[in-house]
Amino acid sequence: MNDAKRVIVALDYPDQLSALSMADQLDPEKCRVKVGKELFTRAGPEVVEALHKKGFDVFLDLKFHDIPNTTAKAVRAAAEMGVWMVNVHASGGRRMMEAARNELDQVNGARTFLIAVTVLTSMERQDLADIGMDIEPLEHVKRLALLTQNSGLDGVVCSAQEVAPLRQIVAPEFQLVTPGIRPADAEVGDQKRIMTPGEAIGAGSTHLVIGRPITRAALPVEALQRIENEILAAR
Ligand SMILES: O=C(O)c1cc(=O)[nH]c(=O)n1[C@@H]1O[C@H](COP(=O)(O)O)[C@@H](O)[C@H]1O
Repeated sequence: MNDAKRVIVALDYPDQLSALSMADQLDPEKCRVKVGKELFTRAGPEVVEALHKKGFDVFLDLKFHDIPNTTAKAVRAAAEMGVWMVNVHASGGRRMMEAARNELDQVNGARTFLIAVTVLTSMERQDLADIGMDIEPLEHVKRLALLTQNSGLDGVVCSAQEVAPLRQIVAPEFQLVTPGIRPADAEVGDQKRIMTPGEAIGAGSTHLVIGRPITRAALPVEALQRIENEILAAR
């Protein structure tokens, strides 16, 4: 994997101004950015457009999970905005993912990556049991990753802990995008299935999604630089 931009900074802010002032401290040649539910619900497509104008690749993380037609049309809207990556929940099932794939393929000139969330990195075995699933997260992640690949998508979101076992069963070009990244000295917060940046790269993660360890750091740019150094050392 020779993509130099392995870090995707999660711009989880309550308003466009805060997100853009963080983005202004970042170099679009060195990292990508993610717009998620909080920021998009408040700021809408305008913030995506502003980030594109600044030269950033944008991962629009709205985790669509709905009936096939609704999800497909939402994915089309994202692709027409020109985002670099968009995601759905794999648990929406094969027909939902295939409909999204087909719709995306009809968007003229769209080069948007379409990936699916497997098991949220904030969940552990007990959380799956609570929703009626008596299964280890890893086993469910494997099942959903294969379903995602067979539905024609470009990759999955999973924890870096699952990357090594997944690499043995998916195609080499299948993207494994991993949130739940925590440098050794960072606060864990609500994440459960975590790994350090160096471990995640060593395991074969395609991209690392990192929010609070950068955005809540006293010196975000320095925090990102330390993470980039750790990644370089692990490659
Ligand atoms: O799809 C995602 O990006 C995602 C999936 C997942 O399983 N876990 C997860 O944390 N995320 C997102 O990744 C980011 C992680 O942020 P931090 O925990 O602050 O590093 C958040 O914006 C989450 O919405």
